[in-house]
Parts: sequence; structure tokens; C-alpha cells
Amino acid sequence: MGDARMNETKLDDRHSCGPSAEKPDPAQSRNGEFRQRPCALRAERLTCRYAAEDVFADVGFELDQGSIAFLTGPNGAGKSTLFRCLAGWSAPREGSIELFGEPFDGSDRTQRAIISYVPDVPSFYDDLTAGEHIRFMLQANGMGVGGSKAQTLMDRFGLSSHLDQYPSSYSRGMRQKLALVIALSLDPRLLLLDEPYGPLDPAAAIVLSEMLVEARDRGAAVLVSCHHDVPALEPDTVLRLADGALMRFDANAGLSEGLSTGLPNLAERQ
Ligand SMILES: Nc1ncnc2c1ncn2[C@@H]1O[C@H](COP(=O)(O)OP(=O)(O)OP(=O)(O)O)[C@@H](O)[C@H]1O
Repeated sequence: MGDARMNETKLDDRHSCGPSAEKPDPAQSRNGEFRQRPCALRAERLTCRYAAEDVFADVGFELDQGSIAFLTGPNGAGKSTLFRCLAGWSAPREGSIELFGEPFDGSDRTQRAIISYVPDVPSFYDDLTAGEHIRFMLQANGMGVGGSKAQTLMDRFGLSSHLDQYPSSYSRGMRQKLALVIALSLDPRLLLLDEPYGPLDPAAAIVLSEMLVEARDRGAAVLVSCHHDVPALEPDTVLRLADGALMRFDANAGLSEGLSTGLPNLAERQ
């Protein structure tokens, strides 16, 4: 289920990723000028490990507001581990995360409130129906339950007639849709989705893509992990995590981090 959020935050409160006077900024371009752009998320030199082994080391990237990035990579590369770090669910062994220009370690509720994170296997309360989950999450985040956004999202996913059922009686795809409805109905400024397309049928996958484009259009930053091509969605950036390192492909420039060609298809990137 999406991360609990305590405050509603306006999306148009854009923060520039420009450098502070105190420290050098990795956004500095080759000619020494700074790229002033609205950065939602910045990870610097992240290292995560389980027991004595690093899953990845020295990983960094930026995600702009109003943009969608795909996170790809083979099984076990560390995508879910990276998501948990970015969502503040676990601490990196080394490195730092900035959320809209402020240091983020997951301890600040106001910061957590602007993130919706849907893990690869969303979990739900046993004794709440789908409708009760939605109302609970909206109330917990100080949002009115009378609004139609969650209802509209349920309609679009074909779940409206299942509001009174318990998620435990849902199929895997239905549970994924419910988690996505909750995450999106909270109007997050940063949306972290770990393999959301996996259990969705082709029609639902297109609906999700439409929802993510709408989220991007209203200024949200979206990071989505995926193993296969995603229908009806063009990312702005593709990140590939493999062998403990992160590569970045810019969808417009088609070039980054030493890669000299445009975007290969996702299957080639696995
Ligand atoms: N709780 C844990 N304890 C120990 N090792 C773990 C734990 N969670 C994950 N790992 C290991 O960390 C590595 C990265 O796992 P992770 O789930 O982040 O990869 P992934 O890229 O999301 O994989 P997939 O594409 O299969 O979902 C794997 O080798 C995995 O076995």
C-alpha cells in the first residue's frame, strides 16, 4: 500500500536544483554553468548492502518534477532495494538523498507525505474493505473522503463494484490496481512504483500509463521499474541498474554516462 501521507501539498511549488554556495553541485555542466531545473529527487553516491555484500555502490541520479523515469535491470540487481531507500523505508549504507532540495532520510513526516510508494507486492489490512482502505488513507493524510478522484480511478480500473470486498479476496491484479488507486488519489509529488505493470492485463496497463501521464502533466515526478516494454508511455529518462552500477539514458538526447546510442528497447536492456 502507498506510504501514509499527513499533508496535502501543492504541486506547483517548484524547487530548483540549483547549487548552494556551500557545496559543489553534481548538476554542474561541463562548461561550468549550472543547470537550473526543477529537481524532485536527487540520489548521491548511494550504497546499499545486505549482510556483508553491497547490492549496489556509489549510485546517483536526479529525477525532475514533471518527468517519468523507468528503472530497469535484471532480477536481483537491486531495484526494489533502491526503491525502499528512496521511499525512506530503509537507510542506505552510504550516500544521501535530497527531496525537493532538502536532505531526506525518511524520518520527517512532512517529507514522507509528498511521496507515494507502491512496493512490488503491496500489502493491506485484513479487516478493512477496499473502500475502507481508500477512506482510511485519505483521512490519514488530511484529505477529504468526499472527493471523486479515488472513485474515478476505481472506475477507470473497473474496480468500483468491488469496493465492499476485502483485498484478500481480490486477484493479484486487482490488489495492484487498488494500491495504485490509493497512491494516485493522494496526489503525490513523487510517485515510486515498483513493477506496477507486472500483474496488470493489457487494458489495465494502458489505463495505468494514462494515469501516469496525467500525474506527469500535473508536475509529479514518477519513477517506475519495469522488465518489459510499457504500453502507451514514453519515459523522459531510463535508468538501468546492473552489476551494482546505474546507467542513465536520456530519452531526448539518447546519450548519457558514456552510452553512445539512443534508447534500445527494454528487452535489450535486461
Ligand atoms: N531482505 C533481504 N535480505 C538479504 N538480501 C536481500 C534482501 N532483499 C533483497 N536481497 C538481495 O538483494 C539483491 C537485490 O534484491 P532486489 O529485490 O532489490 O532486486 P530487484 O532488482 O528488485 O529484483 P527483481 O527484478 O527480481 O524484483 C538480491 O540479491 C536479493 O537476494
